[in-house]
Amino acid sequence: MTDTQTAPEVLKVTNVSKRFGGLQALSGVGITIRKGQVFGLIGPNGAGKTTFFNVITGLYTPDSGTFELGGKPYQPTAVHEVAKTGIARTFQNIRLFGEMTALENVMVGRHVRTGSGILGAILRTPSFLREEAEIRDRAQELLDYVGIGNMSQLRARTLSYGDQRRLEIARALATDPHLIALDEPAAGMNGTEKVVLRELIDRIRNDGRTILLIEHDVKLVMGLCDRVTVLDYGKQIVEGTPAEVQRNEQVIEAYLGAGHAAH
Ligand SMILES: Nc1ncnc2c1ncn2[C@@H]1O[C@H](COP(=O)(O)OP(=O)(O)OP(=O)(O)O)[C@@H](O)[C@H]1O
Repeated sequence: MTDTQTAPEVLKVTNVSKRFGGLQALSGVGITIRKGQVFGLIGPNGAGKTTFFNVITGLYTPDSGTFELGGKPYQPTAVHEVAKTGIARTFQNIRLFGEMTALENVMVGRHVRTGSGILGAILRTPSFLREEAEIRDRAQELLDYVGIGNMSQLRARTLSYGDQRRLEIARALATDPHLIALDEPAAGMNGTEKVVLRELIDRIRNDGRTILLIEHDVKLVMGLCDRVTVLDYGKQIVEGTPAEVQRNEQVIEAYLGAGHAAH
């Protein structure tokens, strides 16, 4: 693992708070993710990880927080705006278009980056048709890249769970994101699928992308991440390298202490 702590900042989030009624789901959380890092966000159930993801990707409006992507401020006010800004994500509960083919699902992701617009699509202008062919080729390349190229014509809902997760990653990559945020990509995968997933995430990083990862599988997180931050009851209790985090007393307490269902 190379030292990435001096690489340029990709995402800088400061002082994010979010309350749901009487529940303080996030209190003053901040992270800085640098180019080429796999940055892990871990914590027990209900710690606030998904809420944090939802805030930075525009699904939830935070009560406070400042946000910078590639050194430029952004306001995560709407999901499609955030996607355009350059953050792509996958979901804990897979969100694919089940009746569309794998290829079409990835093509939808790619449309975020294209210019012909609706009028071009209706009139089927030469530039639209050219663009459509490019999108199709690129989508197929991405399916090959995540290892499901031979499934391009299958309906998304017919793919295995592991393959649907890989399809979600392909769709996220199709937007050419500065940051790809993966919400529990290994959930529901068996051991063999996890090994393949780990190789895929490693490859995505080695190809110059930056990754934010929520994951319950501690072994996967510790093996993959350059840095890890730990949330507990909406507060950040520690951040550091996997080795630093693993020996931190508060982390051990949060995962093993009374009242927590660690997994
Ligand atoms: N839309 C919402 N309305 C009300 N409460 C919510 C909402 N979303 C999350 N919460 C609450 O906020 C807290 C943090 O939840 P969150 O899903 O972010 O945790 P998590 O760390 O992702 O947990 P898990 O590991 O179980 O996915 C929980 O107590 C949860 O019940």
